[in-house]
Amino acid sequence: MTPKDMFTHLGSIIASLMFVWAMFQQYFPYQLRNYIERYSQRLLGLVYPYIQIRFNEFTGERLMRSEAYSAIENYLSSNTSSQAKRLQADIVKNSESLVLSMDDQEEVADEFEGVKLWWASGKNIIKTPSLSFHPVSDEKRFYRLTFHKRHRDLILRPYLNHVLKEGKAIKVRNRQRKLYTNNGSYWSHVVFEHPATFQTLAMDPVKKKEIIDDLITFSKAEDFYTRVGRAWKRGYLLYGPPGTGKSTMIAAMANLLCYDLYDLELTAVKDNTELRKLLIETSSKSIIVIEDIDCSLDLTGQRKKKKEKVEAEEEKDSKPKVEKEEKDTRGSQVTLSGLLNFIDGLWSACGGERLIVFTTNFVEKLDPALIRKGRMDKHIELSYCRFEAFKGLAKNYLYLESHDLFLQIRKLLEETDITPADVAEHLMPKTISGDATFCLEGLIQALETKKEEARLKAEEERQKIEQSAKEEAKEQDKNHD
Ligand SMILES: Nc1ncnc2c1ncn2[C@@H]1O[C@H](COP(=O)(O)OP(=O)(O)OP(=O)(O)O)[C@@H](O)[C@H]1O
Ligand SMILES: [Mg+2]
Repeated sequence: MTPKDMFTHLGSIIASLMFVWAMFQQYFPYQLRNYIERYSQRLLGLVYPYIQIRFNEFTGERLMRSEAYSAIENYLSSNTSSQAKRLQADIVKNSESLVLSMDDQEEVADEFEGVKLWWASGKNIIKTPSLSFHPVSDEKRFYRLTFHKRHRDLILRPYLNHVLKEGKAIKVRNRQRKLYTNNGSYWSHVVFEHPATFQTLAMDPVKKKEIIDDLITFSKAEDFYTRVGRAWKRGYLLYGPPGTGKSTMIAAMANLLCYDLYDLELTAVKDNTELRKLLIETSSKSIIVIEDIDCSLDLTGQRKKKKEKVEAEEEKDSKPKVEKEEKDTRGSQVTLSGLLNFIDGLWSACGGERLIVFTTNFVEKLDPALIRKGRMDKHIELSYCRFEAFKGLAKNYLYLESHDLFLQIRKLLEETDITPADVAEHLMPKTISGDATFCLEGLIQALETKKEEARLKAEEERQKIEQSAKEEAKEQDKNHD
């Protein structure tokens, strides 16, 4: 029997004596009763050196579920469920994972900075009289924490803070995340279940690690942001050609940090007031995304005519950007200064822990005010697939670490621009057996075709320049004559 058990027994003996005493107390005069009660409590305090704190599941007049109770529940389910012999099981995250927590009337031990303490779960059943045949019973659950009184300072502040913080973090990890989209000035959401992760994202490993470190540092930097007096937010600008993984990276960011996603379609927002309303409604631990910022907002203050812009792009790049045409810019009066106000303004401090991500295919077209440091803290270029990124894709798609054809592919990737999306398409299994060599040969063929196309295009350009130089010389000769 541990000293704590011994004292607990002693405590229950004294409590029983007090109960017997209470039975008879009505026969004693009030003053004497008070006197005896006070001294019996003191006596109990002398022989029972443990402190107990009770955390009820429901608190307040309106009986709201206590935040502390649910944080403790999460903390105990992950930290002590291996000790408890009787467990309760529950399913979270859309039937994906099973969470175990200790059953009623169980006790588990925990340790903090070398100090041992005990958590017990319990419930009181209160029977309420009812007219129906079955009496209505109300279960009031609670957790009771017991620790030695000499550790009072350690447990009351650092330990309980640790439990609450850890419990809330576990809750965030277990919750089902959401993808919000705005329909005018309202958000609607679906369950966010994108499988992209940083492991599956093909890019230079050094650059990838730098981004992951930056995100994790941000998510743990609440104290830093409070100390330096800044709103706890960070802006990312992702830029690069279509199909280089900008949207995929946003999904990977949300999965890494367990954040919700708010995909803000600026062209559907009527004006700055509506934009403010939408942004105030976003919750903390979220990523607010504005895709194709150059298309959503005209930087001179007027809305761009999307179709014209897309046509101009198609001329430049033979690949049509069909999805961009779907956006409708009619009727929106959101301005650049309106947007900047929301990024910098007071709202951005509400709730905290928010990432703001802009994506664009044309970084050079953006107003410098929009992307200056402090607004967009980190600029990330996602570019064409080089060999390091290809290796990531080959490992992911074909389970290949090396292959005889890698050398040839390496050389071609150095000479030819191809997007990771195109490479990934070639690495998709084309036969039931998923023959890797077949996929790699297909990729080589595509790379060679692209290389030849680029050579012909360059040749055409060169001829055009020569032609116009010749014409210019002719013109000059004519003028001289
Ligand atoms: N770096 C990458 N790693 C792994 N897969 C990628 C990568 N880039 C693109 N892909 C694949 O290509 C598809 C298109 O990529 P994604 O939508 O992320 O491109 P994007 O840069 O957002 O393009 P856009 O500018 O047109 O919006 C994705 O579904 C993904 O499977
Ligand atoms: Mg995209």
